[in-house]
Amino acid sequence: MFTLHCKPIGYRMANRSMSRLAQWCSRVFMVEINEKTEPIYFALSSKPGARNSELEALFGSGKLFSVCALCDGRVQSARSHVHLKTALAEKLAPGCDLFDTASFLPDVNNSLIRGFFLRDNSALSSAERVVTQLQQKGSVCVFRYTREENGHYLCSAVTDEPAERERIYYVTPAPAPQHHPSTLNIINSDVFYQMAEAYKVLQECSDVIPESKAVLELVEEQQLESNSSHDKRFPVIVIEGLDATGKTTLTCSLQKALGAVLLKSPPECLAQFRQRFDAEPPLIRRAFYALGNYITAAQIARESSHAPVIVDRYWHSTAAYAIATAVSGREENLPAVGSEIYEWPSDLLRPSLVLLLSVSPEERLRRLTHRGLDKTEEESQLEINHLFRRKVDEAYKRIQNPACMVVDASPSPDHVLEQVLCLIRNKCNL
Ligand SMILES: Nc1ncnc2c1ncn2[C@@H]1O[C@H](COP(=O)(O)OP(=O)(O)OP(=O)(O)O)[C@@H](O)[C@H]1O
Ligand SMILES: Nc1ccn([C@@H]2O[C@H](COP(=O)(O)O)[C@@H](O)[C@H]2O)c(=O)n1
Repeated sequence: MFTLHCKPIGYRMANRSMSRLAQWCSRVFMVEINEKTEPIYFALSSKPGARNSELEALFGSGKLFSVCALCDGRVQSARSHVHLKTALAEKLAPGCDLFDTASFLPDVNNSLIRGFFLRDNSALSSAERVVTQLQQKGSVCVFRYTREENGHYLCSAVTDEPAERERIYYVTPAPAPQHHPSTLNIINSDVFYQMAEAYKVLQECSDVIPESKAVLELVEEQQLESNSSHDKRFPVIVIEGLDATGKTTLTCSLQKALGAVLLKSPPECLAQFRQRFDAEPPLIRRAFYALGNYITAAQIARESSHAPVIVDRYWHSTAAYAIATAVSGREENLPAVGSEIYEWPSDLLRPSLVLLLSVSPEERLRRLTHRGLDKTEEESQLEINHLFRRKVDEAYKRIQNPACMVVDASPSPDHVLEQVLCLIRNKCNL
């Protein structure tokens, strides 16, 4: 389905002299029809396998292709994948279905490679022309699926190389793996556990995203200025929650009530870059937010030497949104409670207390509508995508060391403040 040239992060195909297609035979392929149904899994084999109804439904009609961007570096791969999706969505005629797909080594971290599956039932059979054009630009690898008269499905590479073109494999059903494939690449692609890892991503982007250099300079500056080694530190209280749960309202009130310093992540100094990085694929966007936490951490270290510090969003937000976006489908696909994915980064300053504001989806929507401000794309998704909101909420609650305490934020602002002050006094001796 994809070629050797598409190097997945941390994983390299072992034998480059083998046929390209043959090297995909150790992998399992996943096609995601929609967020609510289970993906369809299949493998490639030199022998025909059993037939099953799911494969029949997927392969049963139209012309079928899978496509993947071909790139060397992870930054280029991530960006090309997004460009490929845009190009396919723009060029494919009505009657073509475009599904997210991926191939992976079952339960092997970092083995996931993403692509797209096309099913063309359009009047003009436009998909073949579109994928061939994209391939001619030199950035895309295409596999074609056909049906034999006896009902077996076959996979072959769409290529100019005759030997490669003639190599054919059977499509056979594969069992669902223990861990959902979309969880395999989270570490250091969606969630970063050390500053150096996020830093490297922005370094790798600096040619294509010049703003990366400015962000890295700010990280350096803040690290130099930070003084995290003082003995006595005032409490550091983080307020977390989905959009419009009342974080801004509460953090401002807490600042006044406690005579505290109010900080946020991402910090003010990154505000000018946010839109730019929000438009980038997850690898780059998440690295940007991860670095934002380290800048905020340096500010916390300085400020907490002389006053309590309140922080509006911090690592819980970065990780929860990243995990919920990376993991496709339902909440059950999230990494299990206790997974290393939910562990706090070893080099990031830990707060004294993390409070997660919680309101019902209806109340949140009422507040959002009442406020009427622009929302980021991700926040708009929260509104329309119930599944995504549930995954963010659940991921927040699974994060460990420190875990968050859930606060019912549906009462009046004064009541919420009262409740939270009470918690802070109990937990932080303030
Ligand atoms: N306890 C509350 N009861 C009713 N309305 C509230 C309460 N707290 C905040 N609001 C209102 O809800 C809206 C969202 O609040 P706020 O801006 O504090 O949320 P937020 O979590 O900071 O959102 P964002 O993450 O988007 O910045 C505002 O209009 C605010 O006045
Ligand atoms: N520490 C943080 C803070 C935010 N994000 C990302 O930003 C979005 C929500 O921020 P708002 O300012 O709109 O409330 C959300 O999409 C998060 O992905 C983050 O990653 N880390």
